Amino acid sequence: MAEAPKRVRTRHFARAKEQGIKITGLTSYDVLTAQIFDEAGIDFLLVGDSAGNTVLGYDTTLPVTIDDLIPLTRGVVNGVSRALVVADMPFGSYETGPEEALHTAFRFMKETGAHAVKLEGGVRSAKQIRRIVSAGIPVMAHIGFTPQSEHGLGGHVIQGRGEAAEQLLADAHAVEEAGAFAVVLEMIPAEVAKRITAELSIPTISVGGGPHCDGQLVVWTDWAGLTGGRIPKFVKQYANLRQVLRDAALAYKADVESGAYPDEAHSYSDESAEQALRDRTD
Ligand SMILES: Nc1nc(=O)c2c([nH]1)NC[C@@H]1CN(c3ccc(C(=O)N[C@@H](CCC(=O)O)C(=O)O)cc3)CN21
Ligand SMILES: CC(C)C(=O)C(=O)O
Ligand SMILES: [Mg+2]
Repeated sequence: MAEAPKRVRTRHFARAKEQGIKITGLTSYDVLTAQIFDEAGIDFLLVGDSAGNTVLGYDTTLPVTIDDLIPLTRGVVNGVSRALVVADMPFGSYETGPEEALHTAFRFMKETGAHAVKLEGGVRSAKQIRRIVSAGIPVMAHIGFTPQSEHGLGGHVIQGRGEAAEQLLADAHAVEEAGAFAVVLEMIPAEVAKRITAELSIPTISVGGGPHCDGQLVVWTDWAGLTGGRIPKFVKQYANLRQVLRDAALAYKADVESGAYPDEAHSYSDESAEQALRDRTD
């Protein structure tokens, strides 16, 4: 029997940073992609509230609820044997304080089997991070462009340019100090991400944060060419699934309409029924 792969733990993140081995992450929202990315050796899968865009068809992540994400997260957990699964805490599920944050984290840990949670915000979320970590739950932090505050930030704006770099450094230090095991840096200048990566002892995970971070994370539907419409500049295309699936649907429709599908090889037969039918018509 094949030996089960060694699970990625949060310790792996710290070791990877020490050894200069890059950490790889993708989002996932279902068991099928979780299995595929796990088999490919992706270190962690984030069940992002980006599901609001990629699965549910909203324009922003703001309407996404805990109850939307729990079944998706469970599906991803069911698909992995090695990757670490991170549950993204949605807008309105942790901001009022540490107790609300811990309650939400408990729900994800108990109801999904995820291995860690993620929440947005630096200094402003430090108390929440500290409380969740104190209950033994690993927390991935997320600073820079935080999509749940996109209205407050004035849209999809690159963060940490010029003077704002100092605030970003303060946010990075605050989440490390609060006990986060890693921090996502979203849409910030590469130079600033490089400085944060050098100053922190916990690994930095880039989402549009340039090449100097300790790891990278992308929304998988963007990366695989499945997302319709605009995708962020920092995303490189690794596949064109939209075209692959459209071509498959077109070929299927043509075959059904022409009668080419289903043929004998894709149908069932019952010879005794055929015989009975023949007997009756004889
Ligand atoms: N499909 C998807 N991909 C994501 O990366 C993503 C989501 N959804 N939902 C949640 C947040 C929102 N994010 C976004 C959304 C838009 C841009 C964007 O349009 N960026 C522009 C620059 C800003 C502008 O000029 O509008 C870009 O071209 O990079 C970036 C990140 C990242 N996250
Ligand atoms: C873009 C990443 C960091 C995220 O939070 C998500 O996918 O929801
Ligand atoms: Mg998110």
